This record gives sequence, C-alpha cells and structure tokens, in this order.
Amino acid sequence: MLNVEQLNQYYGAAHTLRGVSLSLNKGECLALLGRNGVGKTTLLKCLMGVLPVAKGHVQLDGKDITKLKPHERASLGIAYVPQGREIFARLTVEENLMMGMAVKSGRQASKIKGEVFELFPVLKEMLHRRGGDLSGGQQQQLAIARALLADPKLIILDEPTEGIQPSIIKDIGKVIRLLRQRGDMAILLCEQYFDFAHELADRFVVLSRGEVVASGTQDKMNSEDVKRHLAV
Ligand SMILES: Nc1ncnc2c1ncn2[C@@H]1O[C@H](COP(=O)(O)OP(=O)(O)OP(=O)(O)O)[C@@H](O)[C@H]1O
Repeated sequence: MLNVEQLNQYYGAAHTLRGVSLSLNKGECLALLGRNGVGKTTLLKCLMGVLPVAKGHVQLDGKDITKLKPHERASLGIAYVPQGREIFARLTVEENLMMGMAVKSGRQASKIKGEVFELFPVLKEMLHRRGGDLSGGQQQQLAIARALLADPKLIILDEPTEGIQPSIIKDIGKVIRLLRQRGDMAILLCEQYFDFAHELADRFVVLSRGEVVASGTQDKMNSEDVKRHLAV
C-alpha cells in the first residue's frame, strides 16, 4: 500500500535523507527506529507532504503521491499524528475531534465516532474540556483519535510515547494493537522506546544519518546489529 523509493531530502546543504526506501502493507505495523536527529521526523513529514523531497518517489496504493499537498494526501487516506501532538489547545475536545471528521459525511462520521470513543473512553468524559487543559497523555490520545476519525488507510505516528506516563503508554499500546488486529489499516510507528515498538511491530526499519542501515521482521529486531544502531 505504501511504497517509498530512494527518497532524498536536504535542509540547505545538509543531506538529511539519503536514498530511503521502505514499504508497508495493509494490516501491518512498521516500526521506524533510530537515534535522535537521524531523520525520522523528516521522513514522516516527507511522507505527509509537509516537506518537499528532492529526489525519489512515494506511492500509495500504486498511485504516485510525491508531489501532492498534505490535504490531498489526507483525503487519499493518510493520517499523521505529529511529534508534540499539535492539538488545538483553545478548542474543546469535541471541536478538536470535529476537525478530524471534516472530510466525512454525517452517517460515516457518527459510526467512526462511536468506534473512537470505544478506543478512548476518556475522551467521551472530557468532550467539553479544552484541549490545552488535558494531560500530555490525554492530548496524545486526542491526537490519535482525531487522526482515526478521518478513517485512514495509513496512520503515521511520530513518537506517541514521548513524555507520557506509563499507564497511558499502555492504553496507547492497546489501541495500536487493536488497530493492527483489525487488519484494514497500515501503521507507521516512529519510536525511541524500543520495547514498545518491539511489542507492536511486524517489521522494522532503522535509520542512521538519513540512511536505512537495518531492516527486517520483528523477530530480528532484538539483535545486536539493530541495538548497535540505537545505542546512544
Ligand atoms: N527545519 C530544519 N532545518 C534545518 N535542519 C533541520 C530542520 N529540522 C531538522 N533538521 C536537522 O535534520 C536532522 C534530522 O532531524 P529529524 O528531526 O528528522 O530527526 P529525528 O530522527 O526525527 O530526531 P528526533 O528523534 O530528535 O525527532 C537533524 O540533524 C536536525 O537537526
């Protein structure tokens, strides 16, 4: 469903992504691993169209989307939960969720909304609170819920456990596992928290200095070779 071929990106003279290729199938969770600053967030932004690429291609279901704008990619079924969550702090939880549903019809929206409240019951209790008054973990849940309300084919999560308390990390893990078991979505999970990614991923890719230096199935993820690229 997602095919990335030889992506190259630069920040000025700095060559940030160097020929990155990866693929991801429906029903699969791919972990994107790597130390701080190796280019993970840059790659995700290129996939969402927030940053332009210098060379290479991104395909979704066989269609070349390399030149499409973020909103066009969103309407094709890509949802992005950025690092730091970027919820609307002054809007209520309900209003934040409505932003995610903007592209859906009334009937579709209420069905998806029911499913999302099952996944994140806490959001139902907090519908009228302002986003900015939620805890960091609740904001992360809100950001994931908002992305799911667009009913995506591919959800891209940038470090969903960053700065979040263990009990909510567990809840977020459960949701990702459920989405994976449903089998109708592809999940790209960028993570520094190795054990979390190891539990959830089917396959992994490791970036180092903008290059893919290791990849494989989940059973190979715990190897010395992979750990070497992640050790600080
Ligand atoms: N807007 C920017 N302008 C110039 N350089 C940038 C910009 N954003 C990131 N960089 C640099 O590009 C490199 C890759 O950054 P990126 O944020 O993609 O890394 P990362 O692997 O996601 O790290 P982290 O885990 O800290 O988010 C880093 O050296 C970073 O300093």
